[in-house]
Amino acid sequence: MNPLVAPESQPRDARTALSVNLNKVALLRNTRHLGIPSVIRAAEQVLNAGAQGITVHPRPDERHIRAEDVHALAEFLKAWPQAEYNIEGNPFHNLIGFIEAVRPHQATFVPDNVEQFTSDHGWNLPADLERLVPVIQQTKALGVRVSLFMDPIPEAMAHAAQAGADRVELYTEAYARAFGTADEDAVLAQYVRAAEAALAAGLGINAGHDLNRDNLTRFLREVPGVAEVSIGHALIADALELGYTETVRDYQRCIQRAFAPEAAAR
Ligand SMILES: CC(=O)[C@@H](O)[C@H](O)COP(=O)(O)O
Ligand SMILES: NCC(=O)COP(=O)(O)O
Repeated sequence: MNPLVAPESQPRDARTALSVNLNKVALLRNTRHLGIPSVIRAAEQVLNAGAQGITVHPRPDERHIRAEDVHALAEFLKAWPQAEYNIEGNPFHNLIGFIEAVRPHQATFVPDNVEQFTSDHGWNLPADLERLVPVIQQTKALGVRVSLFMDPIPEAMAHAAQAGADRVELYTEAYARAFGTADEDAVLAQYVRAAEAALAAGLGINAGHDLNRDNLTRFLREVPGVAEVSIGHALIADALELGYTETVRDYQRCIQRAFAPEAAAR
């Protein structure tokens, strides 16, 4: 699947794109002044291994991805025209400056506060609708697709479409926490309902947060129409053990298994 193709034109059973979030590579690098591990080298390796895109979340405190990384990745990705560049952040803090300067394929708007430990909630719609409309219009006018980070609330999806978003990113921590517990089926059903509502509203669907090699396949098998998953923390942790190449291939097998069980069994 080409992640640059508009989600609405993708068939429901199209393979989900894997965007690798490199925040945690930068986090480790930032503990010394040696430039290792290299975010660019990581991007090169995960793309060579078959990832379809790169995600970064340049937080205002630069705890991991720094402004210079956002620009260096944009330069590097010019040599990878099929790869999608996804930049996450709060459009009312520092995100829009990056979007204007870099014009990635996708901007994911996340309602984090400045010192947030990690993302832990989606936009509150319709309450946030009015203030989101101008920044969505501004971003789309730059030719950048807009995705809104959302809790799996079916009723909110029509409001995301009304705000002008192209996609929603379903915030998957609740599913990841429930995975392997008695709550798994019920929580997953909530994501299915949210995805159905998003599709009915004409939105594309992304998903992310705490997805991993254990929970990914079932999520993609059950939740309809997921165009892209962005995965960082668990994938980079796996890569410390397996290396980037084997790790990305394994995540791709998890995705493949969701769509073609017999092929992934080989
Ligand atoms: C938007 C989102 O889902 C986050 O997962 C985020 O990109 C992770 O941020 P940290 O790496 O700073 O925890
Ligand atoms: N948008 C989610 C993301 O980019 C990565 O989240 P995580 O895998 O680091 O939890």
